[in-house]
Amino acid sequence: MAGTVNPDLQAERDRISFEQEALTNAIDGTPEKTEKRRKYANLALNDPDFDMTSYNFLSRSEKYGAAVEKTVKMIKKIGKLGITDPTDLYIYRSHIFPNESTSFTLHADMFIPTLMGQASPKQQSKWLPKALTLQIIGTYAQTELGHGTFIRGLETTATYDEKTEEFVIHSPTRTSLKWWPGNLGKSTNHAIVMAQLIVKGQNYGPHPFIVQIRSLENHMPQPGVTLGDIGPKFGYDANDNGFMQFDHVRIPRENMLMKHSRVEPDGTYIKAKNSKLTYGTMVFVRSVLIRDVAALSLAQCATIAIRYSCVRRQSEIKPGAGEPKVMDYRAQQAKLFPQLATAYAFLFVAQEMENIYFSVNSEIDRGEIDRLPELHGLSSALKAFTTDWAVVGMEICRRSCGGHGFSHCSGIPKIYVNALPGVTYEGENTVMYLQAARYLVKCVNMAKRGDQLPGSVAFLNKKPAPKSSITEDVNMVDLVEAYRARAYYLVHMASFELDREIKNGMASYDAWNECAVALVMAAKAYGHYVVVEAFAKKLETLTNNQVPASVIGVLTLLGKLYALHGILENSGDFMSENYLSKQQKSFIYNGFLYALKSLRPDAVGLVDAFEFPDKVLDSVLGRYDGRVYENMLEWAMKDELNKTQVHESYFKHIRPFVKQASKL
Ligand SMILES: CCCCCCCC/C=C\CCCCCCCCCCC/C=C/C(=O)SCCNC(=O)CCNC(=O)[C@H](O)C(C)(C)COP(=O)(O)OP(=O)(O)OC[C@H]1O[C@@H](n2cnc3c(N)ncnc32)[C@H](O)[C@@H]1OP(=O)(O)O
Ligand SMILES: Cc1cc2nc3c(=O)[nH]c(=O)nc-3n(C[C@H](O)[C@H](O)[C@H](O)COP(=O)(O)OP(=O)(O)OC[C@H]3O[C@@H](n4cnc5c(N)ncnc54)[C@H](O)[C@@H]3O)c2cc1C
Repeated sequence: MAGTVNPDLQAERDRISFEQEALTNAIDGTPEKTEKRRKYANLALNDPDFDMTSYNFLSRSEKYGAAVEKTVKMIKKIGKLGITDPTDLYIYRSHIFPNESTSFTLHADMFIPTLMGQASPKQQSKWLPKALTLQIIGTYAQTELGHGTFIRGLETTATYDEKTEEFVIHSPTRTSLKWWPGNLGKSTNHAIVMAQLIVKGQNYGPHPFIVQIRSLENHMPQPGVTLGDIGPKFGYDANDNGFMQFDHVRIPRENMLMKHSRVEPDGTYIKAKNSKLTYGTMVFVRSVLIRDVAALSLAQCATIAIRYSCVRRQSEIKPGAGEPKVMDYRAQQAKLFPQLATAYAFLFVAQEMENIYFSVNSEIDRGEIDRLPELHGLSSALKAFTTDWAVVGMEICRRSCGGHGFSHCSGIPKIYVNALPGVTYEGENTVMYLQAARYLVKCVNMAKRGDQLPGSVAFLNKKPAPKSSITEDVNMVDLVEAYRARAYYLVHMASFELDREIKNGMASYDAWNECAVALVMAAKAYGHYVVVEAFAKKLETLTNNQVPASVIGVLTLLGKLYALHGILENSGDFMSENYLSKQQKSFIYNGFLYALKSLRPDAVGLVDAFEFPDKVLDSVLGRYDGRVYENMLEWAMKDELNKTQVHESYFKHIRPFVKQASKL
């Protein structure tokens, strides 16, 4: 029956044990934030102008075209509606482009943030109004064919010509072609170009420059600029990731973004307080990705897989007793509930990262840069840790949907391929772990000197107890302490290995490479500890804010499940040096099973609380009404192959072949 909810799913909703609205508020941050999200989501969802052909049935070129059309419509609407706040804009946009790129994604997420973070006030007053009103549309062009990770190895040059007070932007080699920048291939007319600054023959390293790359009249490349799309990718179809080559393109001196460092007309170079301030946009995006790519993508996949698992019936538990919902198989719960708990954990740690980002950023704006290393270390570790686990979790959700998980009708492939590059862009994850480790090792040395370490690394100041105090009745405090101990020991171990190699005569750079395995393990353990601790802190805050006990109860179970699952998956770490005894390991295992069992009745409520609209999930399996089977055929019939009963290739190839074969 159309319009009614599948009774199997309704039964799940009828037995939820907690106050769902209060949980939704906790996920959003506050009731006011929930209200705001719903307001801007509904503005997008209820607008018939954005009801377009399903993304799944379009070719790449059609996807690109549809994205351009929708983007322009969206921009006009934003103007009409007067939406200006970045968060409101983001909510509105992500309900029009769920798990897709707009044609102006890089403009909004990197070009404008770079102008805000890297341009001087005078430059901002020139460029920002144009960028905000889309008179110019930009991208962030840093990566080259030959170098993405090693920014100091970029080959594009910006050579200062004092006579004309211009920079000459040039791509001296094939490997210096800019390669990958989003929306560069077809959409944008300006770019922030990261290039080696050369003044009076001296190279001052990579700096950002704003360059017009296409005509504002006919969109043709500017003289000296060669442009194109880099071709099909693993996903990200609607995004025209592009390439760009410069042949001695001249730009005015004022087009170097000069908030942190400057070149005076006479060629005098004034350096930044910290040269890494130039990398600020990356730190911003890394901080944002934790929520917007890692947490939300995983939460969406968990929603789909859990709802579907409550509709799907298969096999038997008790012989002859009928087919149960697949959600009732303990093995299915063991796959999906940790993903659900991880999504919650990542959402909570993202809230903490957001607070730290804004607080350090305002310090930086006041000229105080002391906390920049912590911001970089923490955002690098969390970006890598959360995107790594999110894509693993999404794949588990996909498999949990059986065969239908492989179909685009599940919605999971689209979410997955949109999130997947998050492990590579904005800093390849191994590289990011190593950046975090670099900071952690420094912190160990500072702690040894007696310095008090800040925020997320303060744990290195105090040696943990040699044995865990986990008991049969596992609690969050002991779990956090276990993660703290693991991070402490792994960071110290990596630091010890490094010191040992250096003492044995190895050059520090070789020692770093030799110890990379230990260093990556240390950074992962740090990220894991920060996430578990953030969950515990969130529980504390919610308790202090008198959030209903039912919500605290179910979230505590989820928090424990997240932490227990992580211990079971990494038990070698936790059991080394007998930190955790065999008996304690059995407490962990039992606690995990108990949490699975206890969470089962609330599984659907816990995913419903995310409030992902059907249009965002774009999933037949994860529909709110659970009417999966009624809609699968209708969905499949949209495929081009089903537009005709007999495909033209039959007449072209099969029929002549069969006719000929039958004559033999
Ligand atoms: C925050 C929450 C806000 C919420 C607001 C809501 C509003 C919503 C608005 C917008 C929503 C946006 C939604 C986002 C959706 C995402 C879509 C994004 C699309 C992304 C498309 C992709 C773009 C890209 O990929 S751009 C290219 C990115 N490239 C990279 O990341 C390259 C990686 N490489 C590097 O970063 C570096 O080269 C390096 C770190 C690997 C090494 O650098 P190097 O110069 O070699 O430095 P090194 O010698 O190793 O180190 C020297 C010292 O500098 C320190 N350091 C390095 N980097 C930094 C840094 N960034 N900051 C500070 N310090 C740094 C390093 O640790 C060393 O320190 P030491 O003390 O000497 O040891
Ligand atoms: C979808 C997508 C969108 C993108 N959008 C943009 C964009 O808009 N603008 C832009 O400028 N760029 C963009 N990029 C590029 C992206 O930022 C880079 O691909 C990324 O930073 C990784 O760099 P790389 O490709 O050079 O990888 P590489 O560095 O070549 O990595 C290859 C391997 O080498 C390893 N490795 C490299 N260095 C080290 C090291 N020091 N220690 C240990 N291991 C190492 C890595 O871990 C990895 O396993 C995008 C990429 C993708 C996939």
